[in-house]
Amino acid sequence: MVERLTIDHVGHHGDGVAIVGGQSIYVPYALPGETIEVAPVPGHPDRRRLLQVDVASPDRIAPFCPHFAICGGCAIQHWQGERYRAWKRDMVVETLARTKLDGEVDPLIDAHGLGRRRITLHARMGTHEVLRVGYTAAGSHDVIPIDHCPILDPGLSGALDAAWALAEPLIAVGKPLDIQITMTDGGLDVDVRGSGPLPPAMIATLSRLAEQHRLARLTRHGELVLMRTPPTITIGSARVTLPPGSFLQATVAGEETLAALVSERCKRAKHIADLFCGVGPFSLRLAAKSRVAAFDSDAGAVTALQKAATSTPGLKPVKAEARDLFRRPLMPPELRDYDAVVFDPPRQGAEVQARQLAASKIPVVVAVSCNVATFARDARILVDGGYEMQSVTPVDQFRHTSHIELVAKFTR
Ligand SMILES: C[S@@+](CC[C@H](N)C(=O)[O-])C[C@H]1O[C@@H](n2cnc3c(N)ncnc32)[C@H](O)[C@@H]1O
Repeated sequence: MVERLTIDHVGHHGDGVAIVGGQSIYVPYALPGETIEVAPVPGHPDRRRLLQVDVASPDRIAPFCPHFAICGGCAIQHWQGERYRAWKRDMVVETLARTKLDGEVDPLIDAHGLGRRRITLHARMGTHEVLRVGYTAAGSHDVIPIDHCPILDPGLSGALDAAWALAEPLIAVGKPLDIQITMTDGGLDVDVRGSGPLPPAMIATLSRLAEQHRLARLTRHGELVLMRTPPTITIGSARVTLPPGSFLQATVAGEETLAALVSERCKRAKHIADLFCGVGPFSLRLAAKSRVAAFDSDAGAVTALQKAATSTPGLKPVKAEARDLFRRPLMPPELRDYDAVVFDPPRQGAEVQARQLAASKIPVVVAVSCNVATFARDARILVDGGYEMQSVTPVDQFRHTSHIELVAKFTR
């Protein structure tokens, strides 16, 4: 059954939203003001599939990737840049207003830079025993075969070829694979997950492929298969050898932008705690001027950060510790040691740690977030504890998606 709808606005996941009888109906790839024809999506009464745009928005543009709207990687390539950027910033403004948080929201900073420096590809055996290597389809677990992705940093060139080549022999083991590929100073760093125990002949095949594709390192479930060159990244004046699978900001420009905003907001602090520090994109830059204590639950990341800090001349002391901050947040007596705290939790936010920060006397707290909803919850806790939210800067690292990062400063 074909239905006609008019789109009211774009929702927080990038879908067009039509209001029908007071209910929101979500239509991917539709834009505000458009009149469209849609079909039902079985099992999803509030969703529709776009069949045809009858009256197009003047802001509609042609997507630049042939896989767009099939591949689930990008939600938005069909919207004029200024409108898209305003929508991203407005998501932050609206979420803060809903949580009754006052504070100026700065203009959105674009941080796509040269593109994504890490991808995770999926390899599956499709029908008729045909191998598929690519991203999952929009709204399903089907793998869309990909041989080209225009949003990648040129430093990832060769990544798709390497993934196809590694998947070919491995898929014979019979399990679906996830292949994470990261651009490093030494070349591509590849970690393959999903295959079971491998016979020595298969390890030899993988090593040969790693040589052939000039990979910096190949690991399976984090275990070394072959290292040709250490997979390092440069952070400030330091070089960090990446542990397989540790968190990394999606683009080089994203990391540099977030780190610059963090450094600016802590510029007078002499001793800083960096909570949820990862491999140290903030710590290793902050340590140019301040002593830093860094905490993260990922022991590999913390060890890599400590090693990089210790072997970089000219940095102030950095002390990195593996600690689960959900179970064991830094408490007010420990927080007395610092004159600024930075916290950059995963998507679920840091509610437990925020409560302890709210009970502390730290003069400056800088929050970095990849989820505006959990940020708003944690910011509310800080404000209720007596902090004033001074600035919120949205950062667009995941261009073409609905994801948004932000950096905010709180003082007391
Ligand atoms: C958004 S990343 C930020 C990392 C780093 N600040 C960066 O910019 O690369 C979130 C970090 O939180 C860490 N993490 C996740 N759960 C944690 C927990 N319960 N306790 C401490 N760290 C945690 C992850 O290992 C990851 O490094």
